[in-house]
Amino acid sequence: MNMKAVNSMNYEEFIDLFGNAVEKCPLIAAAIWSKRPFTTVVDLETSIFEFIDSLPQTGKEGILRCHPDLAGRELQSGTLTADSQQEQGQAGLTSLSQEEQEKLQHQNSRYKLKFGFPFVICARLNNKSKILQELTARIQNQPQQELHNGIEEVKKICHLRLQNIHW
Ligand SMILES: NC(=O)NC1=NC(=O)NC1=O
Repeated sequence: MNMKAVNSMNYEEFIDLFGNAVEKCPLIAAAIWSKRPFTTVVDLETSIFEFIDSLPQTGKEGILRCHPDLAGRELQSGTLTADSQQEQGQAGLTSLSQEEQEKLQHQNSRYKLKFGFPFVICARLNNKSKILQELTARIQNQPQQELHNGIEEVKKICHLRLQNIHW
């Protein structure tokens, strides 16, 4: 990534490029623009992670709530962001059997009912069976544990999205 070019961006250009590094949370890119100049993309990523970690619990829950369900209504209606579409597609979530679809939707609903935010996992590092396995296991956790797990998965998603941005 050409950090000289990134550091010379105005905030509109910066948000255009990094606004979806965390799914549907352009506020984060808008906020960390103030931290420029960044020496490397890892430095930029660290600023994003520090911003996330500094949020109160409600802020972290809010980030999770901005994530579309895996194989959920956005995928069915074709309204996923390009990033999510690619991630969910490569995990095999666009080619589920009727039974797999129903199982995932049922577990997702149970998870959301229990925690008040969606199950979030880095789809690029998983496949459909691992995702269902993780969802079934993690639904047993306590809320604080799942808030932590979800945010850690958001960071993995963000890391891979930043690696994919060629600038
Ligand atoms: N609920 C989710 O985990 N959503 C997602 N994970 C990804 O890696 N991409 C998504 O859209």
